[in-house]
This record gives sequence, structure tokens and C-alpha cells, in this order.
Amino acid sequence: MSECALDLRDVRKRFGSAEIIRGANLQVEKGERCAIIGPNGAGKSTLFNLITGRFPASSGEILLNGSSIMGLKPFEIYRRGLSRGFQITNIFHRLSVYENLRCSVLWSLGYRYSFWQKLSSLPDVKERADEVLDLIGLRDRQNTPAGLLTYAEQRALEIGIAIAGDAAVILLDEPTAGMSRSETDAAIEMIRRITQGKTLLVVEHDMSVVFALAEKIAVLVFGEIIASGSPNDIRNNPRVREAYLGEYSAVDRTE
Ligand SMILES: Nc1ncnc2c1ncn2[C@@H]1O[C@H](COP(=O)(O)OP(=O)(O)OP(=O)(O)O)[C@@H](O)[C@H]1O
Repeated sequence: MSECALDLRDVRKRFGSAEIIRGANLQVEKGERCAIIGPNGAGKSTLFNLITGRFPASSGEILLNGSSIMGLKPFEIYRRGLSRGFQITNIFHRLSVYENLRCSVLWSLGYRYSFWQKLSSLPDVKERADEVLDLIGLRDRQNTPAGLLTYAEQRALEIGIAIAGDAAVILLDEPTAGMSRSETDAAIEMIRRITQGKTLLVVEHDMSVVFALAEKIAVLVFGEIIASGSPNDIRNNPRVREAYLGEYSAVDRTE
């Protein structure tokens, strides 16, 4: 078996007396695209918050590329190569698409304390911002203020900001939520493109997106990963069918 990009071992999280994550175990291999599915309130966002260091886990172990990231701050985990896409909230609406990407590249390359430097003297910044612009398919919109983009374009920009630093492990939370079918199809293509050779962990409710993107699916129910495996394994897993039947029937409709 190849080395794990992410390895969660018996991870638990309590809020007061409520245990929300109850011994989650998950291994995501390098270069694998893994989707986490599960009913509302199962703990998917909480799990993301634990992996990115936003909340400390109550116990267990989280390894990134074989090293523990327990107790690290979000920016320290980011520096170790894990980046999370946020939903629009970290876009500067008055800056153009290109300027948003350039800010993110500047920060990720460690230039955040040298904004007074002439940007033309930083060719690596320009090169990476240009590269990301093409990857997310917003070249035609590069001079448009981010606030004037369509919703789907803003989601693409948000993903661009997440990948600007060239992180090897990318976390995306419902990247196609609120999109039309054609926007969703375009987003799936874009996510495939940007995650080529990288590791992806995605939370997604839309099973057609899950099946189009994921090589591995992990099913989270009441804070526990009750099954993980290939899409076929998950489809045929009786425990998954039993625990997740209401929403799981959507899987059958994609067959
Ligand atoms: N900071 C917090 N304090 C207390 N309880 C919390 C906190 N964050 C989340 N929870 C609780 O943890 C449970 C899981 O929430 P979470 O948002 O992780 O689920 P989810 O699977 O992402 O749900 P959804 O699919 O609806 O987004 C919920 O019952 C929620 O109320």
C-alpha cells in the first residue's frame, strides 16, 4: 500500500458533553480522491475543522504525510501542504479575479510582509497566478471584480485561492452546492483538472458528483466512519444501505 496523505486514527471530538466525532478512522492515499458522505449533522464539517486545525480534536491522531498535525494551528497545517477551500467568504469582492489570486499566491509564497515590493519584481508570483487562472478557467474574467462574478465563477475562484499555494492535499466542502447541472458538470471537470496528481478530500451531498469524482467514498454516520471503500463497495455495503437509506437511494438513481 502506498503512503497515506491523510491518516485519521480513532479521532474524537466533544463539544461539552456531546461527542460529535466518535472514533473516526480514515486513510486517504497520496493522489487519491476521497468523498465523505453522510446525513445532515453526521459531523462532516466538524471532521474537516479537526483536520484543518480549526478545532482541536479531543483525542486520537491525525497524520499528514506520515507526521502528526495534532495541536498545530491552521496556518501551520497549510504550510505543511494541506489547503481548504472556503465558500466564497475569503474572496475580496472589490479586487479583480487576478488580484485575488495574486494575493493568495503572495501569501502562500511567504511574501506577506513585503507588499511594498514591486509586483513586477516577483516573476514567480505572476507565473503561479497565471497558471491558477488557467486551471480554474477564469482567464476571460481576470480583470472583473470578484463581486461581479456569477455564483459558479466565485466558487471556482474560491477553489483557485485554495490551490494557489500548490498544496498537495486539498479539502473542499460541497464545491458544487447551489449550482445548476451544467455548472456542476463544469465544476467537476475543473476539480478533476486541478487535483491531477494531488490528494482530494471532498464533502459532498450530490451523489452524481461523488461518483464522478471519487475513487474512495467514506460514509460518516453519527460521528463514525461506518464504511470506506471504492464506489462499488459502498454501493453494495448493507450497513451503509441500512444506516443511510433515505439519502442513499439517490445512489441507485445514478446507476
Ligand atoms: N462548535 C460547536 N459546538 C457545539 N456543537 C457543534 C459545534 N459544531 C458542530 N456542532 C454539532 O455537531 C453536529 C455535527 O455538525 P456538522 O456541521 O459537523 O455536521 P455535518 O455532517 O457537516 O452536517 P451538514 O451535512 O448538515 O452540513 C451537529 O449536531 C452540530 O450541532
